[in-house]
Amino acid sequence: MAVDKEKMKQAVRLFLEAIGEDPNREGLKDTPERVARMWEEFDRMRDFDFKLFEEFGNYNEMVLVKDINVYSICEHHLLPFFGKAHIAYIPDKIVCGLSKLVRTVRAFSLSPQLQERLTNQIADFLMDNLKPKGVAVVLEMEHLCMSMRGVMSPGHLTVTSALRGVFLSDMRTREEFLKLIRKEKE
Ligand SMILES: Nc1nc2c(ncn2[C@@H]2O[C@H](COP(=O)(O)OP(=O)(O)OP(=O)(O)O)[C@@H](O)[C@H]2O)c(=O)[nH]1
Ligand SMILES: [Zn+2]
Repeated sequence: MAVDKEKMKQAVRLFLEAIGEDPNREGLKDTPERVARMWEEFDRMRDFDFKLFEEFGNYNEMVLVKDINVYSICEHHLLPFFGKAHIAYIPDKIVCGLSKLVRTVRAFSLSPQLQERLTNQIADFLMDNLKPKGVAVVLEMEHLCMSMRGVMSPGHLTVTSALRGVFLSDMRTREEFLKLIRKEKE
């Protein structure tokens, strides 16, 4: 759904008034417009062409992209949560360009989200579109709603995972994935 720019501008103006700011002051007067444009930018990133390659030389082993930067927005407080995603899949006849894994993360992260839902959505989207033998997604994120407010406890990483197909049914595949994503931290 496209962003209702006028509604967004009114809402941001009201929000600024509600916290006691003057929305007409120099630094804030263009802020409603800027926030609306930002959400339009997010909206555009949700839509991309998930091209598949069918001719790729019969590669049937794990494809893993580690350390994808993720920026999302927690649906409880509308504060960012951010960190890294590690995504692996085992192809079955088709592969995608590696950038598409990063675009998939972006497409689902730029909405009010829960880390658990984001993790599942990425995994399910890749299962549906790549029809692979399996998908594994791990997200390691810091939530600003836990760091700069509320419990005020910065520096934690919340880790979530979504395993599909052979990553669930085959312990060796799962262990290989876990070993590969662990390696970078040693
Ligand atoms: N499961 C889950 N919880 C989250 C996520 N992002 C934030 N939270 C938590 O959601 C909860 C929302 O808490 P509530 O108790 O409804 O609201 P609150 O009183 O503002 O919570 P506090 O943060 O404890 O002050 C908090 O415990 C957050 O840490 C997420 O992605 N997944
Ligand atoms: Zn929150």
